[in-house]
Amino acid sequence: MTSTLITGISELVTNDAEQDNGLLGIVEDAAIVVSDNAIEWIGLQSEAPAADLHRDVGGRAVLPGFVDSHTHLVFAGDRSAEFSARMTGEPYDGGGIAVSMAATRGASDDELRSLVRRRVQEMRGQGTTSWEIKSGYGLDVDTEARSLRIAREFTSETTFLGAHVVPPEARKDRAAYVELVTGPMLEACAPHAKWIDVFCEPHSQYAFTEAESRTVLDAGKARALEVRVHGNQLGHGPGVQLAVELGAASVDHCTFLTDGDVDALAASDTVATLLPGVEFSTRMPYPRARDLIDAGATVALASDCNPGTCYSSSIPFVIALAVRELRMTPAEAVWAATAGAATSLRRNDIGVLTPGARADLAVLNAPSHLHLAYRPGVPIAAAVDLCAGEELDELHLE
Ligand SMILES: N=CN[C@@H](CCC(=O)O)C(=O)O
Ligand SMILES: [Zn+2]
Repeated sequence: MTSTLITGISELVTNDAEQDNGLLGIVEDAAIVVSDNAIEWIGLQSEAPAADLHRDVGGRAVLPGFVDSHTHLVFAGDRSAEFSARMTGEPYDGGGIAVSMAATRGASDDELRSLVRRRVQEMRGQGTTSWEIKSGYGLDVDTEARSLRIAREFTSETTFLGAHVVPPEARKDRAAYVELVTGPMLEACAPHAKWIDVFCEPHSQYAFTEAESRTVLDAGKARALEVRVHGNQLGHGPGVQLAVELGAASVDHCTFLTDGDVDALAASDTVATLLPGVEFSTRMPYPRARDLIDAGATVALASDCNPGTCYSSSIPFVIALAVRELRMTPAEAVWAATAGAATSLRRNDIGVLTPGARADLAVLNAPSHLHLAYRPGVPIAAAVDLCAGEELDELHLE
């Protein structure tokens, strides 16, 4: 097996508590040895062992590749006009999901596949190496199942979101739609999914009530799917408490939290996944990240890349928002977009750079992680497969 020694790392973010060097477990002037796509050795460059191959990153920072634990990449169509209307005051209510649904139902497998491929390439170009992908723009048995089959070609972290909204043709009989989701749709989708999710939101007439959400999530659990929840996005609601009660790995959005919600998250293993690109693109208030962190909750950051509330796949942008608007420190934001997001997917082989972990690397065109928030809008991060000979300059890194 060929081993590769990587040197010239001005700052290595390991997220390794054992490094005893702050939240990010930073090693300066570091080197790593990678073999068979796993980290074999980490330490000071001056102490690096020999290896078969050698790459030098020229004084750049290296981080665990970003883990984007919340995306909706399988969709067709365009909703830029909806975004534009929102910027002049139209509120977001989830109604536009039906527009994406119609376009997605009308797209062929190959069209959807190439849309997802393009979005995945876009994410890698900004430093993301792992991603979750949800269904949720099919909302019929066939399109939900093929959305998940296509998503599976790109990730093992696939999420069945048949309960995204009630589609227009089912609005006269919501109960029948919940039966479809928990019956034939779940049957067709479960083989292609690790997770089940629901848009639990009493403030949208299109989304699901607490009782409906519970029915959907219980059915998913009975099919051995693990639980995640879209909760508390548009107003205070039951999503967070339901997620905690059902032992969800993550409750995502958390835009409107009561003190009781913060306490419940802090006392649980449910990760609070914050998606500040959504607040940016919907003109909503930013979530209470400081209160969550100070209370001891585990916080993750993700993009929520989707055509309605945030058509951005950029984790560096999310990190900059988290620092500027959520008042997270740069270290907290980087941790949340790597180790925190990995925790929300119940994974310990990604989001960290420790011996045995996957060698998924993000390289910055900068000497430290601080530049992610310091240089917003600048393409300074990329996922680089150094062992496969990928060049830094091909990925817009000088
Ligand atoms: N809120 C629910 N679902 C997506 C948005 C879907 C859409 O509007 O297309 C979200 O996570 O924000
Ligand atoms: Zn979402």
